[in-house]
Amino acid sequence: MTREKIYLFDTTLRDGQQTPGIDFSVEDKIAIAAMLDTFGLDYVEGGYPGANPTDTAFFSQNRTQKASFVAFGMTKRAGVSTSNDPGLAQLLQANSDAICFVAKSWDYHVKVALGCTNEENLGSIRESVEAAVAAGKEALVDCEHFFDGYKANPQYALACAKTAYEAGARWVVLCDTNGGTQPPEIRDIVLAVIAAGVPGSALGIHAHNDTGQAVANSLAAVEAGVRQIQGTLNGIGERCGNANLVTIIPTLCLKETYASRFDTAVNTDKLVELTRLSHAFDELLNRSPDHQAPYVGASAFATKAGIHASALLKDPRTYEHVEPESVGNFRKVMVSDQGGKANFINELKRRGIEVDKQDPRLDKLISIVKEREAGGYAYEGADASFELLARRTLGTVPDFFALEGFRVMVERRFDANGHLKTVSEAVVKLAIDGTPIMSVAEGDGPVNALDLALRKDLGKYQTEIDDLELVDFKVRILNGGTEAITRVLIESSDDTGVRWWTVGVSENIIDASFQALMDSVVYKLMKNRQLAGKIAAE
Ligand SMILES: CC(=O)SCCNC(=O)CCNC(=O)[C@H](O)C(C)(C)COP(=O)(O)OP(=O)(O)OC[C@H]1O[C@@H](n2cnc3c(N)ncnc32)[C@H](O)[C@@H]1OP(=O)(O)O
Ligand SMILES: CC(=O)C(=O)O
Repeated sequence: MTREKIYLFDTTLRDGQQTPGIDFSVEDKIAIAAMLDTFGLDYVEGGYPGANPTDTAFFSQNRTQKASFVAFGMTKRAGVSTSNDPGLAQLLQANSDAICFVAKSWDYHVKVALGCTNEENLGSIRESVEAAVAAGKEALVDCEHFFDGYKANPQYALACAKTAYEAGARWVVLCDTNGGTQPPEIRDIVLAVIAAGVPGSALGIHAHNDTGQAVANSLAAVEAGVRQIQGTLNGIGERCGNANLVTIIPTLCLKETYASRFDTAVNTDKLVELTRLSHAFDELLNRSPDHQAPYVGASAFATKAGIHASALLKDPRTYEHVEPESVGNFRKVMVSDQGGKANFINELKRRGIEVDKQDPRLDKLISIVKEREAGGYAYEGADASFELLARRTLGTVPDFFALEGFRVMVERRFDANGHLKTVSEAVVKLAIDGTPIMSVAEGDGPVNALDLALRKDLGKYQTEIDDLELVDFKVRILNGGTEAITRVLIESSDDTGVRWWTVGVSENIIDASFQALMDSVVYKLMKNRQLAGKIAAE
């Protein structure tokens, strides 16, 4: 069987820019385009030159990409010639290898949105493509609302696709703009387009995720014959997003049904960078990666069920559909109240803690974890607190300092300027080598005051915690009413870039926070001495 190539077209910088809450700067666009290019995609759509100052500036940059760099914009307006359409002129002049025109292919839209005749719209498509080709650019046409348009008026939708193709478009991209089409409909309509004379080798798919089917629809289109897929990093895009390339690419590379027939520009050597790429993109967007994202999520290869863990440790293939390393992710066997000995032994081993299956301290640790989780703790999200608990149960945590007590006061009072202000003040009493230390601090709130007081004077350890930073603080009320229990999760990091999570649980939010803060500080001191935090990748 001859192998065929599936071309990968990224529209993160264009459709992704239409995501509510996402606004790229020119610098963001430069950084993301470089990430996409390094990963090896065929096409990178940079935006819409002329539509806004960011995109215009981005398209005036010098470029060094290997990927084909694409400018997006609409076909010329009806009633003006190509040489008199300022929007088209900006597209033709933009520093790009290709132009992707968005064209109406649903007659209802032609009438309502464009207000021109069907023939005028076909003329706009034809002349715009011809102008792009004459300017030495590769032309692509995104047939907007193609599937809805086909259902309403198949002849007209097909005429739009054929006009684009016959005018010289390298790719005619069938768009499920409203995202409501289902995989069998996609397959049937793509087959009809091919039967009408546009070959699959010139067809692309652009699917939106409004029914959660964007990836399935893209793959259904490939199955029917299209050879280009448009999508975005982590599936961002208008409304519910676009087809997620971070899911589609490993599926094409690793799943036999596709890998046996198709090649993509991203080969299996490159694929190991996928998890890093996906997380780096989230980092740039300043949002947490989705733990349950297929292939790249932190939970994608995690198991907390004891029965699964036991089999997984005998042979990972028992519960994994691909090897985590193939996409740059890793296996995680978690400890929780769902876990048996296999989970614990594996997790302890990963942390450099050897313990025998028959060791009674292991049984003790398991029963403490299960009992605490029943009381509200969640150790699978608090790796550092789990490690400290394990090491305390095994008796290997030094007594760095002893807590003698703390007090927190919240007061609403007038300040020196006569303004009403709420002030939080905390006092923390510790003992180090028998010497008492008392610290007082004011903070934005009671937990902040407590944190500042705890870390204000740690005696001989003070310089060691200078680079300790609290990155995130999450509070969860576990049951409502007057008997509510609060779980606090704290994420910390230091200059080494390592992050760790600690947990505290109590009826009292201050108490829960203080437990998590104390664990964070002790873990940092352990880590500094290489007594904790040595994680071995599985
Ligand atoms: C399905 C998609 O995702 S398509 C991409 C959508 N993305 C965007 O729209 C983001 C960038 N867009 C913009 O910044 C602006 O819409 C611009 C700069 C392109 C145009 O702005 P304006 O000239 O003020 O027009 P406005 O946005 O109000 O309306 C769109 C116009 O384009 C026309 N138009 C829409 N699609 C097409 C098309 N495929 N071919 C020709 N004309 C079109 C509409 O008829 C409308 O014309 P009108 O102003 O005469 O009614
Ligand atoms: C072009 C495009 O983004 C769409 O039709 O959804």
